Amino acid sequence: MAQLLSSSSSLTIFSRNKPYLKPFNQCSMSFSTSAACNNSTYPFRKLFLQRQKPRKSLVLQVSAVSTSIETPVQTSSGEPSKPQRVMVIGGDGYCGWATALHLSKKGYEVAIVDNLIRRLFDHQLGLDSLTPISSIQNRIRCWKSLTGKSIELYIGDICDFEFLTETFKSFEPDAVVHFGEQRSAPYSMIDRPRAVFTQQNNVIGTLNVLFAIKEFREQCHLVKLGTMGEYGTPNIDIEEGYITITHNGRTDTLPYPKQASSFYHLSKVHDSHNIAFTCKAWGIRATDLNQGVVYGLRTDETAMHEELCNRFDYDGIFGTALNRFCVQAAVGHPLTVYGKGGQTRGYLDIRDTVQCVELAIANPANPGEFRVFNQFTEQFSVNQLAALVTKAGGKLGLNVETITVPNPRVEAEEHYYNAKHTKLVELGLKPHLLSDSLLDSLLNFAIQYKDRVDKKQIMPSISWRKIGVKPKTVTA
Ligand SMILES: O=c1ccn([C@@H]2O[C@H](COP(=O)(O)OP(=O)(O)O[C@H]3O[C@H](CS(=O)(=O)O)[C@@H](O)[C@H](O)[C@H]3O)[C@@H](O)[C@H]2O)c(=O)[nH]1
Repeated sequence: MAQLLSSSSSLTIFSRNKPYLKPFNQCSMSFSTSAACNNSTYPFRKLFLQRQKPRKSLVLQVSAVSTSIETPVQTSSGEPSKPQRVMVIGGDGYCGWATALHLSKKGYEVAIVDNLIRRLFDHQLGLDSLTPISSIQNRIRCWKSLTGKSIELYIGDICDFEFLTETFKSFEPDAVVHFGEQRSAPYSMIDRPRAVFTQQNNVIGTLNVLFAIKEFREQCHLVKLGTMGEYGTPNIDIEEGYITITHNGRTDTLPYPKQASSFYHLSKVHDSHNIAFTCKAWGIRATDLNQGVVYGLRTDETAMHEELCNRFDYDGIFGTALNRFCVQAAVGHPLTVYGKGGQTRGYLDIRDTVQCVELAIANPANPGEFRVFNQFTEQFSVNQLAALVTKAGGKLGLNVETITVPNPRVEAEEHYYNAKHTKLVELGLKPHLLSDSLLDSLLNFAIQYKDRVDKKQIMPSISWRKIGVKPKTVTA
């Protein structure tokens, strides 16, 4: 059922009377079970169905470049241990691709599971990464040829439990890193179909992963990408997952209150609740990484070859604040500060994302434990980011201006923000703090690729208040 591509020696596609490209097939299955999505407006799975005809199973031979190197994995205590098998769901995306390579380099046996829908969103919305990116198959072949290390590839949708079952049985993961979600807040606020898709895809996908662990790999550690946005912006300090409260003379440690502010962020809240429950009920071991806003392009591994280059989003839907500001500065577009610009969030370099995930895997949660880490290294307001980019741009001879854009979101624009983030540091995280040199290199990348920038994609076009039930068509 699952499609498996191992760059080591052969490309094997399993199929039992089903279409060989799983997403096209599974969509008809998961689609038909959902009244919410089962209509002609559904933006993506319908497209799958139109495109792919069933094929028989197929095995292709791909020449092996070199043999795999068995590198012992170093735990944080420095003890070598048997290489763990890590399944990276969403391993073709911005954080997932960098993480898959990093773990492979560190000696883990890695499999990427991905339905490639992120690439489809770009096609449907007329967007593109600032950087040219290779197909996932070429990325993996390139990695193999450079390092001798194999990464297995399973193309399919984790919302299809049959597909997920096959991947679990075939790969037998010791840890699952789950990045495989629709991760854009604006995307989830485009229209009703995208809001429904985001929550269905994210919540059901995670639920399926939990069931797969329970059924097939009960010792497997789930490392789930959550978001700092689950907490919102409360007027008190944000703790790491839990808060001890004394109420009417009694004291308890409880999940920290959640106040998410988009259908996307809410999907992560729902995931957290489902994971917490299954840790209690079934003894699942899980770590929820409440990640802040990620910036940056290169990691040691993605910088090794242009075919390994990561994606870099700058548009109003998938681009995030600092990455967007660097591209805006490079092309002479004023920096787009939404509203008053006092919105403060936790930020981290993508090199720290990969480090944090590795630390979580190397130091797993105990059976039944639902562990929450706040994964960011520094806090900035949007105004502070704009000031930093203006200064760094000035040093490169760019004349950077800032405009105030009416805020398309519903969010506090001036607020208290103080979030704890000590647990990953205690495990050994060595943060790459935002520096002049990093901003310099990000701006230089943006300048290098500035001919690829579509300026029409820069201004925000999605309004939290104007979201409607009708599917929004994005015209060219
Ligand atoms: O051109 C822009 C873009 C953003 N913002 C503001 O910057 C803040 C952050 O927005 P963002 O688009 O950089 O990040 P966000 O939508 O929160 O989502 C991103 O960061 C989240 C972490 S966090 O923000 O929830 O901590 C992740 O979960 C998401 O997957 C990722 O897309 C918001 O207040 C937004 O209004 C601007 O002022 N101007």
